[in-house]
Amino acid sequence: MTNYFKNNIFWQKYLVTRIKREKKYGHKSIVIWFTGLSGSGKSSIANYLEKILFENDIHTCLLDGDNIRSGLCSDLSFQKLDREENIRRIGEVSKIMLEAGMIILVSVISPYRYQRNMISNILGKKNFLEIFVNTPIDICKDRDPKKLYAKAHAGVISDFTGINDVYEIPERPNLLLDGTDSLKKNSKKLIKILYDNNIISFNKID
Ligand SMILES: Nc1ncnc2c1ncn2[C@@H]1O[C@H](COP(=O)(O)OS(=O)(=O)O)[C@@H](OP(=O)(O)O)[C@H]1O
Ligand SMILES: Nc1ncnc2c1ncn2[C@@H]1O[C@H](COP(=O)(O)OP(=O)(O)O)[C@@H](O)[C@H]1O
Repeated sequence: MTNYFKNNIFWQKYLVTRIKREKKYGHKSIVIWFTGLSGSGKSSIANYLEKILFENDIHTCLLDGDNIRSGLCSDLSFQKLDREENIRRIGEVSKIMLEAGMIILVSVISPYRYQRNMISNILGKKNFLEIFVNTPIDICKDRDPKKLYAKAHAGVISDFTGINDVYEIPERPNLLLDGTDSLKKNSKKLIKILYDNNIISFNKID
């Protein structure tokens, strides 16, 4: 708040509030933040879950690292401080979408614990579910759909997460998913956690 006043900027209240939107949409808003190695299955799970939510009339938006880095964050590298800025921007966009009453699915490596804590601070702990997609790196390397692990091993890519850059495992995620389980099994767990947190009112998928 102090920063706003320091820069002569004043927060403007909106007439259409998050609470009004949630009431109209029939569900709460929240950010579901998928973290994990490249190739762990973040995008696949997020996409599968979003389709289920969408088909059940939930207002959703999916922010995927590759896509965000093609536009909003195309100026950023994979060095630590640029990853921080990437995460900060995605956090701020998510915060805007929370006010728009949506369920936001974010699929980004977000390898640093302090950066994930920053998200929790931007959004507020109760607005954020940290989902750790836990897949052994050897399986990620075998999958390697974009041939990025091969490039990192060949020395073509530097700062590659898990090879020549860190991935700090979440200590207390809201949910740990086994990234080798089926998309359906993992989505069921996610639907359950949304239901248990009173975000959505259904707890079944076909
Ligand atoms: N050096 C390096 N390290 C990790 N990933 C790399 C790198 N270079 C390119 N890519 C591709 O970028 C995707 C990860 O972007 P993110 O925005 O999710 O990364 S981060 O959260 O800022 O760490 C990542 O997507 P996923 O494979 O879906 O995780 C890669 O496609
Ligand atoms: N549960 C799974 N079982 C087998 N393969 C999977 C599974 N989840 C994802 N994959 C495959 O692994 C690769 C990486 O998945 P992706 O969702 O793109 O991971 P990430 O977004 O974490 O980089 C893709 O080729 C995808 O089809």
